[in-house]
Amino acid sequence: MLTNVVIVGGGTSGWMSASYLKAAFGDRLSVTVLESKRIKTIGVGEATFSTVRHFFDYLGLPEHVWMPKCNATYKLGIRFENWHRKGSYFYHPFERLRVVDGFPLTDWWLHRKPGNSERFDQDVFLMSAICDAERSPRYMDGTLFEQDFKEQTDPKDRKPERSTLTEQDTQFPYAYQFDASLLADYLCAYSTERGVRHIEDDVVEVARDDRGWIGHLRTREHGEVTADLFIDCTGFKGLLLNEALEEPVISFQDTLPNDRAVALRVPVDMEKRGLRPCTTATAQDAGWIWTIPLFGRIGTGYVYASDYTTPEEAERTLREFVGPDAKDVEANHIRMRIGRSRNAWVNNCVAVGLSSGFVEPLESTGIFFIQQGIEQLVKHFPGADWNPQLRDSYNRAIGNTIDGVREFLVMHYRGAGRNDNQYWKDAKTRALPDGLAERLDMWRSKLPTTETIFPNYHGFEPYSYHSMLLGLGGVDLKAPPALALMDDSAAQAEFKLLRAQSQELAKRLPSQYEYLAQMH
Ligand SMILES: Cc1cc2nc3c(=O)[nH]c(=O)nc-3n(C[C@H](O)[C@H](O)[C@H](O)COP(=O)(O)OP(=O)(O)OC[C@H]3O[C@@H](n4cnc5c(N)ncnc54)[C@H](O)[C@@H]3O)c2cc1C
Ligand SMILES: N[C@H](Cc1c[nH]c2cc(Cl)ccc12)C(=O)O
Repeated sequence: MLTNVVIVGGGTSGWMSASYLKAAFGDRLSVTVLESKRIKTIGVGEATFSTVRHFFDYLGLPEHVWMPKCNATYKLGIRFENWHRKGSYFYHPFERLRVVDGFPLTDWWLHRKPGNSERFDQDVFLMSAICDAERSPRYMDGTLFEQDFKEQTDPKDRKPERSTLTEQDTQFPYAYQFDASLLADYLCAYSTERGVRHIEDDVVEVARDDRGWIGHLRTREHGEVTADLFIDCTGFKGLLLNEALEEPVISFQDTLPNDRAVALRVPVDMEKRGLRPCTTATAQDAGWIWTIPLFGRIGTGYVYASDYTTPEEAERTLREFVGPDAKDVEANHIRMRIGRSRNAWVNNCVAVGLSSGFVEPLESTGIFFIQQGIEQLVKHFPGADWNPQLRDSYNRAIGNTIDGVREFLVMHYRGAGRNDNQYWKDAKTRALPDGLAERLDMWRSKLPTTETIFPNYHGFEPYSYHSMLLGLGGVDLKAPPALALMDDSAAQAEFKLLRAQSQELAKRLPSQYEYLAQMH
């Protein structure tokens, strides 16, 4: 059996990997994290999927324990502003669609909008009104608001089951937003308390043996470091996988041109400003700005294409967007490597995190990729025979997940109603990943189903495609002809019920600030 793993990198992926492997294998596996104190982590990466709760459950960490330590808040979805047209917005929530007479409410909405509404998301999702009212998804006693996800009465007593992403069968109604550096620190303490060895040093050479595998790492102050398995968490540089083992990177730049970002960490007065329970993605002239409310500050940044604007202009745009609170805050300019390693696992090296692959954070997928990478590594963990079937199956799973998310993001640009400048006009004519043109043709006639979205696991379900296609407004969508032959009174009644339920919840739930303040 393999018993010794060395992780290079102490960012979110390094410490998520270390803590998860320790939780999985206990003392039967020796885990070391080797991280440079000279080379900074990327310093961003704060919004997540709802399924990240499986990661914390696997570590036995209930939210009331880790959230206050990471200035975490709830994320009920993403609010997309100015993507259809300037001044418009809609939500992409963590909420499956109700079905009436065999058709999702989105089909019924295309057939006949209730009261000629223009906000499909308010008519088909409970979450929209809750987000608009900046409510918490939990009542002050911790009870989760009514959803199809049932929890035991007191979440503090809930026994977390150790499930993984691909076993997700219910839709949990929220995700988290947290300070990535505080999370890495928290997981570092969690890991080292459980026996993970932590070396603060630089890898100065990756030595390969005569098979071309990694023989050892040479460090600046701790000599040679050996392992059975090396995990490359060195970020975009891919020190072990891409540089030392020369595994190529497949670029997505031809379909996703945003290759830069500029980020700010802005302290805010939450009591005065409120605490919106969602991430906001605001379309701009050459990309989009993220706003992630944390407890005590916001994380914000402009993701843009260097072919359409400059770092200086992007920073100016971001500071103007944030306003006076951004004064004296230092900007973090980032070059993004958009694409993925051809294989995440080569010989005795597995890349997790940015070194494995990355697409712009429009749907908060970076940490989801890390979680998928680690979960699949445990499921495919190699034996002493290094069975290539395990490695190949792992590489297929990771490649499919990243490719599926890439396609979903390209759809955001192809489907956006905006065409008011060259950046948005080019988004309509740019190359598409294989298969997306055909799928878009299908969706124009029939909204996405499990059979017609990207065929392999990539984290998104049909309702996410519905939410984006109806919200973005740039793709002509049709209701199924069958609905013209059916009585739609049950659907109209469901619209009425949902609207009443969402307004009642928006009234009864506490504000997010009120709920989280009691945790601190
Ligand atoms: C602009 C932007 C916004 C993002 N927003 C989100 C988001 O909202 N949600 C989300 O899920 N993801 C997001 N991401 C992705 C997220 O930031 C990353 O997935 C996450 O931070 C993981 O980064 P990492 O640990 O792989 O790399 P890094 O954070 O870059 O860490 C690399 C580590 O390797 C170490 N290292 C490098 N070279 C050496 C060496 N020679 N010797 C020793 N150590 C070395 C460094 O010291 C560092 O500790 C975003 C990414 C970007 C660029
Ligand atoms: N696996 C899903 C992915 C998902 C569903 N809805 C959203 C909304 C946003 Cl903003 C990001 C991801 C998803 C989950 O996490 O529930």
